[in-house]
Amino acid sequence: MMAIDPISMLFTVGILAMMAGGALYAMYRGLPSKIDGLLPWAYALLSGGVAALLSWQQGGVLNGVAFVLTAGFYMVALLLLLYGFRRFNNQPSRMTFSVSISIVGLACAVWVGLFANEFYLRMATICVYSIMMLPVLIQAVLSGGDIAGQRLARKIISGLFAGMLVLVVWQLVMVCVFGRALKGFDSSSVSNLVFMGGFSVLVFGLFFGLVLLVSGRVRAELASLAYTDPLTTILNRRAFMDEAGRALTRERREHRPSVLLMLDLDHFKRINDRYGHTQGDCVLKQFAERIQAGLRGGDVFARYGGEEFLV
Ligand SMILES: Nc1nc2c(ncn2[C@@H]2O[C@H](COP(=O)(O)OP(=O)(O)OP(=O)(O)O)[C@@H](O)[C@H]2O)c(=O)[nH]1
Repeated sequence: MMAIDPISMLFTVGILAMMAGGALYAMYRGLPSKIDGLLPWAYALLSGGVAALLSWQQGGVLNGVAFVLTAGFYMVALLLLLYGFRRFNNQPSRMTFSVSISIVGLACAVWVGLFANEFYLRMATICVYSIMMLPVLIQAVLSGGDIAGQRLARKIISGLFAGMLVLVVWQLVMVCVFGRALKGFDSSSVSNLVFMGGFSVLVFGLFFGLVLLVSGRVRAELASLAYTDPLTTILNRRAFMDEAGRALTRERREHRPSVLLMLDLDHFKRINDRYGHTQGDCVLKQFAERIQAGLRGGDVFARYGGEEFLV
């Protein structure tokens, strides 16, 4: 039977994370509306990749300085992921709690790395830190709201973080039970294999989930660009025509007549000529707001073009 070695998995995780980070960076550069959060996520995956490759290069049993560096890159990766979700969700990016536990976590990593030459203590430091950070990440993923087109992605990502939480809790239990007997990522240990395998799935799944999330946002932005009038933010002519088509079909089916109202601002040209186009724009915006405020829920209101509106 072919043996799967956890150390080779570390290599796979590292390369996967670096490639995923590069792909997210390319997406960020290529998107016309640079989506908030995409850049921190790209750096997060690159940072996580560096952490995994560093521990692979050291054979999984890191020396003191390498451990501190690995822990640092790993912590930066989780912080950047969190920061990315806050930005993507348009939430305040204050992260006092997460930054505080990361500073304490890094201080512990420095102490354990430089003064305690024990594998199980290093593993415990990473596990405890992850156990504190992962619920914060899950909360950030789910707090983005139940927006259509993003639900599945949010479920996938939070499910993956929850799975990772289970893995680190399990690993911490192993560390507590076996303690000093643990000397590294032993390839014969099923627990280590599950742990590393879980991380590989997580990196791949996380990338997939983030791409889904971003494409949901891009789709929504494109639809809004295609169907919204940029000045008044009400529907544009194209959106109105689509709506009118649907209303006519409904009308024929239900034998209930619809009413079409065309509104034109008389002598609007004079406003532009006398007060300038900027003031003319304000009049159009005010007009749209006032009409909108007086409409019923099911009414469709759109700018037909220039100073002509349709209800
Ligand atoms: N400020 C501003 N002006 C616009 C915009 N779109 C169209 N206009 C102006 O609206 C004016 C429309 O002119 P007309 O079609 O002659 O309309 P009017 O002056 O209201 O004349 P009547 O409709 O015949 O009463 C033109 O001066 C356009 O430049 C816009 O987005 N902003």
